[in-house]
Amino acid sequence: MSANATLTIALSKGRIFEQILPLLAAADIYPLDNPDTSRKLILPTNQADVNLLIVRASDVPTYVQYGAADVGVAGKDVLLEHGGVGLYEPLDLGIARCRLMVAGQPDALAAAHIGRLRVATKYVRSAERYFAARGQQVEIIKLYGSMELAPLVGLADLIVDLVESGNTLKANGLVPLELICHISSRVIVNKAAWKMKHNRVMDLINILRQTVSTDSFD
Ligand SMILES: Nc1ncnc2c1ncn2[C@@H]1O[C@H](COP(=O)(O)OP(=O)(O)OP(=O)(O)O)[C@@H](O)[C@H]1O
Ligand SMILES: O=P(O)(O)OC[C@H]1O[C@H](OP(=O)(O)OP(=O)(O)O)[C@H](O)[C@@H]1O
Repeated sequence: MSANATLTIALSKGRIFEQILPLLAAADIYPLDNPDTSRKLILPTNQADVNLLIVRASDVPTYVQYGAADVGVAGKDVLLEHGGVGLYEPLDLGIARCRLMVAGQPDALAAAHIGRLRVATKYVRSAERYFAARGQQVEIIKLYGSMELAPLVGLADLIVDLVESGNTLKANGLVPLELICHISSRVIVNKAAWKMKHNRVMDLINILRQTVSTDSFD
């Protein structure tokens, strides 16, 4: 847990940072630096006792689990991979919405009976769980990005990746095949901070909750 006087919030830059800004503004929190132009990784805010940590999206739960940040915002995809140890997940912000899907070339599933399928993905745990639940034996190949390339060069038959507009799949001649789950970003809280900084954390969560529920009626 970060020092008692401060509230430290871990975020990733890019879409989560952009989409959380108006929600933080509703809680009267304004970063004093822009992570796109600043090299700073600890961003001060207009509130002297609130800091933002800028970390990789997939590292947000780790910072919160170990108490380096009290609170974080992370995609459900990332939380499913992390497993949620040491964290509470009290609020779905409904931002950075997309779907975790199985995708491949249009005929990929027709080849399924021929042998054990190879599946390339960054989302190893979710993919393993999905195929195991269907009783399908697959070989999972861990990648860190550009999953769409794998079926094009014979590295894998299928991919498990995030899909929003479908444009990335389409640009690479791939199609969405099966939905694994819907994804959105969640507020996560370190378990010790939940107890020790309960009022501060709850004040923030209550404002965020109110703001996202109001937004959804716009
Ligand atoms: N195309 C998309 N549309 C909407 N939401 C998305 C999309 N891609 C990812 N997301 C969501 O936004 C989160 C952050 O995505 P972002 O692209 O910033 O990080 P990343 O590149 O996936 O992670 P890392 O930097 O750790 O590899 C993801 O975890 C997911 O929940
Ligand atoms: O269906 P679409 O609207 O095309 O979005 C899907 C793409 O978005 C994500 O990548 P992102 O844009 O985050 O790039 P990154 O993986 O390099 O971060 C995801 O990994 C897909 O490649």
